[in-house]
Amino acid sequence: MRREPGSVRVPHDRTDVVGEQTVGRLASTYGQAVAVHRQAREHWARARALLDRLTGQPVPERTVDLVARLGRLATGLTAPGAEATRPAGAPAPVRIGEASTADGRFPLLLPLGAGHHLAVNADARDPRVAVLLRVLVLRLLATAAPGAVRVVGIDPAALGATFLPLRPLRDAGVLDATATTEAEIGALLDGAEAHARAAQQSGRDDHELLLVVAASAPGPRELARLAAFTHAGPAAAVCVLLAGYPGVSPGQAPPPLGATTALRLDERYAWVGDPPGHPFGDDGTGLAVPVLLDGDPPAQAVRSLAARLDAAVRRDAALHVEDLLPERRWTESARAGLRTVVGRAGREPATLAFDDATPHWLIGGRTGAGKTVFLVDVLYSLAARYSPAELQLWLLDFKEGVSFTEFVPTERDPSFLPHARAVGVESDREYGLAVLRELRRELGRRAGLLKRHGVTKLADLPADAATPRVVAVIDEFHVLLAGNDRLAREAVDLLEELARKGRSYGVHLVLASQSTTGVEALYGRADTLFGQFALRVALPGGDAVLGPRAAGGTAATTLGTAVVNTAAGAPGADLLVRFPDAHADARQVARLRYELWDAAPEGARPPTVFRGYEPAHLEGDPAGAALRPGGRRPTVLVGRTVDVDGSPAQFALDATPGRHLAVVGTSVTGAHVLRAATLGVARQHPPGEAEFVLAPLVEAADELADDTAAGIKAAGHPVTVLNAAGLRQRIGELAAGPGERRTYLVVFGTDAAAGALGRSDPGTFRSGHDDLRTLLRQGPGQGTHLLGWWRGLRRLGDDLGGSQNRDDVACLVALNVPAADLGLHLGVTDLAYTPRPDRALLVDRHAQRTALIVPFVRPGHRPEDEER
Ligand SMILES: Nc1ncnc2c1ncn2[C@@H]1O[C@H](COP(=O)(O)OP(=O)(O)OP(=O)(O)O)[C@@H](O)[C@H]1O
Repeated sequence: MRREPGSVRVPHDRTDVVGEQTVGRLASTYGQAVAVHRQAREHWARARALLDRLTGQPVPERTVDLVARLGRLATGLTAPGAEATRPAGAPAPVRIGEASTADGRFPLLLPLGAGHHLAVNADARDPRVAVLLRVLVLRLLATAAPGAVRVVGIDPAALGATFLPLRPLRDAGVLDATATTEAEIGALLDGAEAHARAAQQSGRDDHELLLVVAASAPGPRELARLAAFTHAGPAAAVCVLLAGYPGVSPGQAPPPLGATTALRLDERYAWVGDPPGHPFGDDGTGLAVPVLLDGDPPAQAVRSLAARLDAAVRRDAALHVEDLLPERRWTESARAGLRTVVGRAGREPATLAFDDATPHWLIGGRTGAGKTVFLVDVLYSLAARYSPAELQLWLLDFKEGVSFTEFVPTERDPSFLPHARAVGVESDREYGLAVLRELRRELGRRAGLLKRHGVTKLADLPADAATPRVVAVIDEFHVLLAGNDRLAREAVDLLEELARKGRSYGVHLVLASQSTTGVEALYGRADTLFGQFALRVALPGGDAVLGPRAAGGTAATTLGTAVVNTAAGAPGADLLVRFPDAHADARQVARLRYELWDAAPEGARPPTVFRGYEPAHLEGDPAGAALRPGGRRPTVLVGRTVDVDGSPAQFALDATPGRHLAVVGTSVTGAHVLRAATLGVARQHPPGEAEFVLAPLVEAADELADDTAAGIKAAGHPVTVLNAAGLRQRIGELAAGPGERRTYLVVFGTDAAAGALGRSDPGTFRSGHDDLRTLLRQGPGQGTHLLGWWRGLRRLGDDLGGSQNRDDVACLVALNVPAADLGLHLGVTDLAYTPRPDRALLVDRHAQRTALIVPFVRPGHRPEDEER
């Protein structure tokens, strides 16, 4: 070891009391001392020159002055605010104690961060090491800007005791829970590696620094991973403090460390090795003087630092939707994929992509965990980057609420997101299926397009054939797959196909749910489906999307945070992301929506919207408004189909036998449907061209029948109102031959005419049912149609005269009729229909078509309020 000049003493001459030998030994010792002294003077000379350069002032000759000067320099380097003058990317000088020379002491600073690390030979079970680590953590935090350093601790030997006095830093969110078990340490290293990758990719030298403090050495595998950080260079933004290194592990050499200052403790002192790149001397032996380590930071200092960081981090942490947006709108190309900022990982923007590597996203989180807010953040952030020519959105929500309402025009707010093609709010499962079918058709169209251009990927299309990428979001998708019925199975098939082919065709899926496991329709298929969803987002309570995990894995626990994993949940690819609360930023968000709406190309159409809670009315319905005289044949309009475009639910009253309408079910909605159907037909005839024969046979429909009569009269057509007996007679007349003009028999409560129809005519011996069946077959050819409301299927079957006559009324609107009975009536085995208020099944037997519809009711009527 080298000697400090001040520590070398020249012995007194004592030749009078010692013999020859002793004199010789002394002479040689003296000689050595002089040599060392000379060497030391050279060191000093170099140190002085260095100090001279550093301070720009002449360096004093006397070592006492020099020591004092070193002290002042160190104090200056570590003073509050000094970090501001440090060049970016330079390590922080952190004080560990005082170097002790015969001429005094000076503070000893070691470089940490920016690729510089530290190892101590003892672990934190030696109290001096525990103190040293706490001192280093605290000083490094104190010299860095708030939020610039995050600390994680490893302590398998002392089970985290080392970090207990730093508890206030944990509460301030600067220090994570200490990892003590193998699984926890593994997860911590996974996170650190993800941090390093993100930092390296960011290419910035002021990336948040992750301080990994190992208070005791972990097992060999983990130690090797820790050691790897010391070789990773400054770009990884990780700093390792490793205690208990190299340790004694028989038969196994410890992994070598790079860029690390080694500290060795003996009984009293610490001896400091050469810092990487800046040796104390050129013999590689480190600092020649011992160092007295500083004492434990006072609890008050820890508390006040924590309070300062907490306040600053909170201030900095306030994240807004604006922070996700690009400087300029609509400047990015979606050709190779979509990339967008979704929040922050540490202080860094967190960017996620829809591309070849992560074509689809799976999002999990318990109710209230912020799924909707996260999705809304993502959608605005995407919509601000990509123009509607680059990006099209399909948004589907199955829960009660207002998730995507803000993207569609309303009476109060006409703005909309011009990228939105279709939006479903409180969607029915059938609507979901319709959307998936439409998306599959879109895949087909794209496949054709790619084929025509001889390419296999969207990205390879020529510019003039470019087509927007589609992002289809399905919130609460487990509702779509609920149960294990035909609908759920078809939905899974479609999702699988979309996920598989979507990657090449630029169709990306985002599935969000509170429960991604235990979905019955996915049994045995979840892996195939979710295997395509490389990007996982786990909000609080949504860890299941990350797959089975060892305890201690990263988890999002606070609202506004999510663990993002771009490798289908594989350990080591987790990133903890904070995202803003789009609901809290409602004004900002509305401003952005208006801005994008304004920028939309001329004539941009608003999205088609399905609002599951909204009843349908003939009044105000575009298809209803389009009805006018002069068509080839009248159509019966009974509601809106539950499909992507909300297309009209209608069928033609042509001359084919059986072109009649039967509305079936006890629900009084039946009378409403009949009213709308009749008024719609009346609009398609010039005044006086058709006659309407109304039979209000049940009290529940009287008022609606009156209303219908008034409407027909207003359209200029004659109206006859009959009771059951009159109806029976009229049916007899019409069965015998056509009326003077087109005739519509409109019967409210046809089942109530059963008695009258059952009676036979004394002259012809024909029953009313015989006449009815004749009329059903021959009437359409003669311009006569029956529009009736039956309150039960059995009565309808009886009136038709058995299942062989099913086709005599080809058009059915089934309301609250059990699916099994309906299936039986129609001769269909697995009819998928769940009766519910405000929905009906439209069946056109001739076209063999069924569709779920929202039936027309008179404005003001709410089917869900009906007494059942
Ligand atoms: N980043 C955030 N910061 C603060 N609060 C948030 C954040 N994200 C969401 N919240 C709040 O959490 C609440 C629930 O959010 P959100 O509606 O998105 O949850 P959800 O998971 O969709 O719930 P649900 O499934 O019940 O609809 C909201 O009140 C919202 O303001």
